[in-house]
Amino acid sequence: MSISSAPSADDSDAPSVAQPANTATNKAKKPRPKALPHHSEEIDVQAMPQVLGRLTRLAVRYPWHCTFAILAALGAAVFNLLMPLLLGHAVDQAGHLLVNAQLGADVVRKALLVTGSLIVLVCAVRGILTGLQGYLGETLAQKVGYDLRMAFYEKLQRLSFSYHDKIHTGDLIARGMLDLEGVRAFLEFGVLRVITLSLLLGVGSWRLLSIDVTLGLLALSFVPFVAWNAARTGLRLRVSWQRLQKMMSEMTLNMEENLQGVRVVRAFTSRLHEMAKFDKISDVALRLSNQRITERMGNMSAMVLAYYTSMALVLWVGGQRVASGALTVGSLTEFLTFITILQQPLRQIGMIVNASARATGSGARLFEVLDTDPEIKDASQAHELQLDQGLLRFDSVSFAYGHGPNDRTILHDVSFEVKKGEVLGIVGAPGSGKSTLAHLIPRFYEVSSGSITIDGQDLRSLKLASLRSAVSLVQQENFLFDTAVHNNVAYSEPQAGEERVIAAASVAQIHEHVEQLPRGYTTRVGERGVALSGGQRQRMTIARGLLDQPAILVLDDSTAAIDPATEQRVRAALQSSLKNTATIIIAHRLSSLKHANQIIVLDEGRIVERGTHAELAVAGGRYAELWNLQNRGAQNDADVSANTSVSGEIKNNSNVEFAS
Ligand SMILES: Nc1ncnc2c1ncn2[C@@H]1O[C@H](COP(=O)(O)OP(=O)(O)OP(=O)(O)O)[C@@H](O)[C@H]1O
Repeated sequence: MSISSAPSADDSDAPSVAQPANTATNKAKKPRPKALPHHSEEIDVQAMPQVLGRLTRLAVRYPWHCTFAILAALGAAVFNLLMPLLLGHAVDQAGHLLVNAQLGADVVRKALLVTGSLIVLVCAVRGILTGLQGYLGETLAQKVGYDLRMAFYEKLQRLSFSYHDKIHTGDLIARGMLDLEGVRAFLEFGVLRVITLSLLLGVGSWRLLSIDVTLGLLALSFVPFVAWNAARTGLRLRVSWQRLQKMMSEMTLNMEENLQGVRVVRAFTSRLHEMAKFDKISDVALRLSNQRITERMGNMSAMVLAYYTSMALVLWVGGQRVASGALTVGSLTEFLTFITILQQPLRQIGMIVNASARATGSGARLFEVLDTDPEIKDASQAHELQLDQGLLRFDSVSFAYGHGPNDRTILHDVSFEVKKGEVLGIVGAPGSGKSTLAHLIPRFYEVSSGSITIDGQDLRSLKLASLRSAVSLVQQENFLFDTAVHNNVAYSEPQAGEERVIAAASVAQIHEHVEQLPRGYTTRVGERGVALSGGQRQRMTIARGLLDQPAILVLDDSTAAIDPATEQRVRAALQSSLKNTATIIIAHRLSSLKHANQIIVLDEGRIVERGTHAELAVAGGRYAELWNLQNRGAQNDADVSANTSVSGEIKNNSNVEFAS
């Protein structure tokens, strides 16, 4: 269910559950984005009506639920107001009966029993209504929270990579978890408590002032102070909470980094350094927490003092009135009971202010994501891809990641073609734009100028889902989900049968290894595939990319961690199984590209050489230079390891690569 931006059938931008994009992993390589300030230390009072109004409108989408919750809140407040009235009445009644002793013990007992029973009844109804109000308030907040969470998650699936490049992942997670909780808390406590408090205060004040103006004013004298103090403390606690939250985020980040880099930490015996880093943040968090406790306790003491002062004043002045006969004991009891009833919701003003301020910030951050339109989405006239020759064509493509004047152009005037059954090799120094080029094919980013077509159809005119199911991109960073091998390979099509999964795994030369795993294809691969070696992970992601027999397959340096002999077998299997696929292989190891129909050499985003391996190897250019270096390196390695068999996976090609 969507809140602000329902997904239309034609604007999906990222893999959806129903139709996952056929990419091995969608994590683009990018410079680490700066963390956006998650919790600003200012409370945006101006935005409050707009954000809280929008949140309330989300709740109103459940009209019956809202109506019953409000009715329960009103009912609970009314029955709460009856309590002082009844108690006062009971006291007066008892006094009256004591004075008129001739009425007899039975009559006295009966009259008191009736009033007592009424008090019990009112208490019971009040309890039921309060419980109902709590239940309805909480379930309503949960429903809205669910809607927002799903809308937020759905939007995350569709937002373009350019958006993800700009925003820190931790920040997005915090919005989806903490901010959502902030909004939910407001809907649960805020609105209904305001209703209850207004009614209690309005009707109660009128009643007390109508009995005795002076005594009424004395009884209510603690109200402004407590309300002001609660609101002020609520705001202060909000600000200190934001700071604490920031510290918590830093601690989480620190811990996450520490755990992810646990091997580096141990290898460099940096335990003490890491402890000191964590202690520094932890210490600030501790001091902030202590400050908050002091603030809360100070505020509570001041409010209790004000409340008892009011009570003492009412007792003193009221007592004199009772003594002079101007006021009954029952009315005095009514005053005192009302003060007692009012103090609790009044103290909650702090909570309401706090919840409203938190919901304003949290809601604004959530809506900011929900209102963001994905940069890349289906055009209004988008159509399904019609495949014929599977001819992929780059025509004078230039690309920059940003649109500003300072954004560097990464690809310049790149043109090439590759069609089904053919292999195009791409080589170039690190940072020359190879992966960037690969990311343009499934349209993760939009070209800045020029065009990319498949069988003459511009990518921008195609439905994204249809384009992405025709393109398989096996990325450099091989990401695996913490689930069974089968599920990882069949990620693009969860219903795929065992034969198809085995066929893909066999081409990727991982089938034999999977069979040796304790539970075969149902073995879990662990977090990010930790239970596998680098080369096994790579072959697993290749298998995932092959499952659908894609029209276009892009292997972005995805055999770098595989030993040359296994790579040779993968290549041979690919050649025979991908007769209807246009394959693009990005590689640093030039021997991987010997069989390519065409190789292009990229240098700072420009094609500087192109031809077959045989042509380029003797052309005397950069390719030839590198080929000679790699050959020499391989020869040296062979000499050193003569008579020594090198088996298993290797982490890095020992051959020489393009220097940056
Ligand atoms: N998301 C991004 N936002 C901004 N700049 C980026 C992003 N991704 C890559 N770049 C920049 O684009 C340039 C080309 O990067 P790219 O990853 O395409 O190079 P590459 O040739 O694939 O390198 P390698 O061989 O190391 O994988 C680099 O300067 C890089 O910093």
